[in-house]
Amino acid sequence: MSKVRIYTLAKDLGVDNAKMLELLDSLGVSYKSVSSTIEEDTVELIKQILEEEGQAASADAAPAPASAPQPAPAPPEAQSAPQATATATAEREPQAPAREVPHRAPVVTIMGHVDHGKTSLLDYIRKTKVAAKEAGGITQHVGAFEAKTSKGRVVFIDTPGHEAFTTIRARGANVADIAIIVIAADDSLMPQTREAIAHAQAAKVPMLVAINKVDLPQADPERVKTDLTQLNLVPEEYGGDLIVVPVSAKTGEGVEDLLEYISLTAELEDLRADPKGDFSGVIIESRVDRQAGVLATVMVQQGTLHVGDFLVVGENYGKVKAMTDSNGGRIKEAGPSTPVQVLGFSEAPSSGEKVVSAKNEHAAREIVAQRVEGRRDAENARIQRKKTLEEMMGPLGETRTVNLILRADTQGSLEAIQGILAKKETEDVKLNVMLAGIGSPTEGDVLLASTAEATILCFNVTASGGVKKAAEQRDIEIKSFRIIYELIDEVDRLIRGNVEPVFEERYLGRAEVRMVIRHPKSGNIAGSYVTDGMLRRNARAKVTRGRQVVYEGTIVGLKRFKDDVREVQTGYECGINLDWNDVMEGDIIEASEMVEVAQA
Ligand SMILES: Nc1nc2c(ncn2[C@@H]2O[C@H](COP(=O)(O)OP(=O)(O)OP(=O)(O)O)[C@@H](O)[C@H]2O)c(=O)[nH]1
Repeated sequence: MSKVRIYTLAKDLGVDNAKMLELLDSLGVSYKSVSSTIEEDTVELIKQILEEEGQAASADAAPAPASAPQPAPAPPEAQSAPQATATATAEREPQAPAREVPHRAPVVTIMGHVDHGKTSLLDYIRKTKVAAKEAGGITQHVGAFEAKTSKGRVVFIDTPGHEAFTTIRARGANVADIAIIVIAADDSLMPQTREAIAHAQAAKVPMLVAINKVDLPQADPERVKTDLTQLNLVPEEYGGDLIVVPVSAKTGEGVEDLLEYISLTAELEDLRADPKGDFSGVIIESRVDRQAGVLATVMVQQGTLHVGDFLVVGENYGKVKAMTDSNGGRIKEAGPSTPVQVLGFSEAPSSGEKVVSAKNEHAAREIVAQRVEGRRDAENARIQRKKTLEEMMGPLGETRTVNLILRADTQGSLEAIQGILAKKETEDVKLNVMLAGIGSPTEGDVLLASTAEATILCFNVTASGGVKKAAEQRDIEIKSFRIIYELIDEVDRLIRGNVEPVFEERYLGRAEVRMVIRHPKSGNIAGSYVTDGMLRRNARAKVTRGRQVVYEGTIVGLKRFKDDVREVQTGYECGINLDWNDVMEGDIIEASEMVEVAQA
């Protein structure tokens, strides 16, 4: 035994985590969270102290054999989150425990690369762990199911595994408390594995790795662990904090261990929800049934959902006419961490949307009206907040992280870009490439970017209309480049931060007014001849008469004969509409435009 995880030791010695942290504090041992590992010497010291105190349940502190059901540790009291990285020292201070709020079951999402065995693993758990009443019954697809373990319920979200469902997966990670990343032992890390990891990290959910297919002769779990280490995810066997469980969805090997670790992680997360509180939930999926109408799977997160409740999703509302649990049984109410299929929405809500309840129809309508009204305000406020934050972050001189999502046409160009970016980091600015993928950006990328405030940079690929729209809605920038160095210039701009852009006026061209045409609708049109450069619609216009500037405005319309045109070059005649009626023959119209110039 070289190093032992704090909570594993606590469990072996039969003391609670808070007590263990107290002991470590008294010994002056530093740690980030109960997931951190401690040295063997420290373990011995702790055992001695406990023996002296007569508290140790066992003097033997072997590393946790997770497969055998352990006595449940005392409920976590004032402990922190299990993610070492997310836990600050201050959070370890004893807090008033919310004892009155009961624990709830963890919601787990399984993610990973295509064919690495997500469905098989879920199927194995479903078959062996779901209550017997389902057997023989109609298995309804509700996108989630509940498993019974020795430690209680665990809810699994059954998210589709294909690239096209990245959106659902991304939202799945937000619904979930724990993410299981499935990696095939014969294949190791693949693009979608990295993507799944990026999503879990962005959603800040604790992550467990299941190395699947260990039954295969070509399985190489050690390679998977080494590859993970290269992503800065260090398995606990290598002295890190990442829990890695070898499993086989085929033989069932290790699945019990995995469930055990899920329960343990959930305990450390101290997940609680009040069944008596106000109801809130999330849409897992929805579909339209020809006969029944809209069927939506709702994950109850807080409070209790009842048949007859009014629900509001986005800017729509509905009344719960009937509810079915994940076993297909009719139910009248559902408490926290319960996935239920709800009948009663008039329009199919989108996966990941939030659901709240209203007292009655009037109240539901009121909420919808407020949302519609408040949408614009909220958007403005969000933009303002973002600006303020950036203003604060800029001049402070602290380390700032620029989150990026990279998309390129080939692996070669991705590597080239990443190679250049690696050299761009400074003490003040860290470049965090959250995801580097081949092919066009997806809606999943947009979601990831909006969770992590990232910019999406594309090289030789462009976003589809749908993805562009999603990006616009979430105020996410997708920038496409055909030249690597232009992309790098953009990164330079991002590194410099939110300095107000500097614009410069650039001269475009000039025209002489040769006749004025009265137009009943558009006002006077200046029939002109372009003597220099070119004129462009929407450009700035300055009109001079002799030496005097008589007007400054915009070229609102530009015509060649009867046709509207964007530009007119030197040597051509055109009709210019300035939305100004005092233009005269002999006037000179000078056009210019404002261009953003790079900062020094
Ligand atoms: N030998 C072996 N084969 C497995 C195991 N788990 C899954 N497989 C096989 O691997 C293939 C892919 O498994 P799936 O469960 O469909 O993989 P998935 O990740 O859900 O795939 P997608 O839904 O397409 O993303 C199937 O042929 C499974 O039978 C395992 O533990 N051992």
